[in-house]
Amino acid sequence: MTDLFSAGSTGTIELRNRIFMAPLTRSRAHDDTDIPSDMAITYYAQRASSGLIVSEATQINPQGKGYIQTPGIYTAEQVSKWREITDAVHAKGGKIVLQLWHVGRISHTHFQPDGQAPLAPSAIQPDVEVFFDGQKQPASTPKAMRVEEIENTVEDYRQAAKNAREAGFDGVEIHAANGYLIDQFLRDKTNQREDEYGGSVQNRMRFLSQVTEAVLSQWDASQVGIRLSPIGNQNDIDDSDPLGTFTYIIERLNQYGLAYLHMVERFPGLPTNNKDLKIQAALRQAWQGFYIANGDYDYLTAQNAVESEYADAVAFGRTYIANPDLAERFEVGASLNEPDPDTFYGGGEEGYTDYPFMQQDS
Ligand SMILES: C=C(C(=O)O)c1ccccc1
Repeated sequence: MTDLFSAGSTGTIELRNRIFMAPLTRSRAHDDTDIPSDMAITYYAQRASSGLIVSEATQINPQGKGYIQTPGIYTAEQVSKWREITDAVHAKGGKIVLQLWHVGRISHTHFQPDGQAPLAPSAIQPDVEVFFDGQKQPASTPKAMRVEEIENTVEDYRQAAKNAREAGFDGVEIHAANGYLIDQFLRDKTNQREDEYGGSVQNRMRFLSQVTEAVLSQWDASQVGIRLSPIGNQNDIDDSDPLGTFTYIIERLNQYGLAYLHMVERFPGLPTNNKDLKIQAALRQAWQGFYIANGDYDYLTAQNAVESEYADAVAFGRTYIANPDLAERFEVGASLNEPDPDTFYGGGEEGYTDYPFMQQDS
């Protein structure tokens, strides 16, 4: 019977265990260049005993940025620093994939080249605040992307996927969750286009399909994963029929033979109602490949999810922030460090690379 400590593979990515590190935005990249910090080399290498590290969300182009100090994968200097990170993870026997990100409308003119409006499928301002210059501001009203801008963005995903290969990653994950650009195209609350990218779910999935095919021009499908959050309402996202929309999307995604589906099943501290649980269960059944479960799992619920074959792996977020040697701690039943929310975003080594390993506890 497979359990959390079983070796295996997702696609052609060999796994030492099923204890994955979820993508975690930490806002510690250099804000002027979007180059990861040198601290990130230590941070990711410390967590290399994970079966698979999914990097923090990484913008594919300058327009894809909506938060302070998040890294990019669109310049040679960014690629070079990510190469140092992947080399350090590989030197410790770890595996790491890059999460390809574009925030879409979850941004502000402050972050945009030449102070332009953020890009989105439709010009609908999100009911969210963004943070910069030490304060929160309402997100800007986005501009509806012209078809040419959509096509250019697809090309930027292709180039970013190519750059990720040059940076030494073991694969890439397409971020299609949590109310960011791709998710904004998928949902009818945020996509009110009347052209071939809007209206029917087939049309609303067109952008994701084109992005997926652009990424697959650079990577074998066995090295490409995707993240979805069908029942999530993060970043003011919503859809009138999440079950119908995501059943279609998942059934289409099955046809690509991707390495995995990484599902955001719930959000920290937010209750999941019975209707959402039923939708989640139906969508789990619709997916035919390797399934990574994510969302407030602990050791026992994660072990049960894998042993029962509900999930093939479980991704841990905040628990991995505080426990670089989480896999070893789970294996020996050691106590866990508590994460410090005050150091989740921004700052330096504190709360980033200074959480103790087990042997440091004794
Ligand atoms: C990339 C994120 C996501 O996927 O939710 C994110 C961004 C900022 C803070 C927390 C999470």
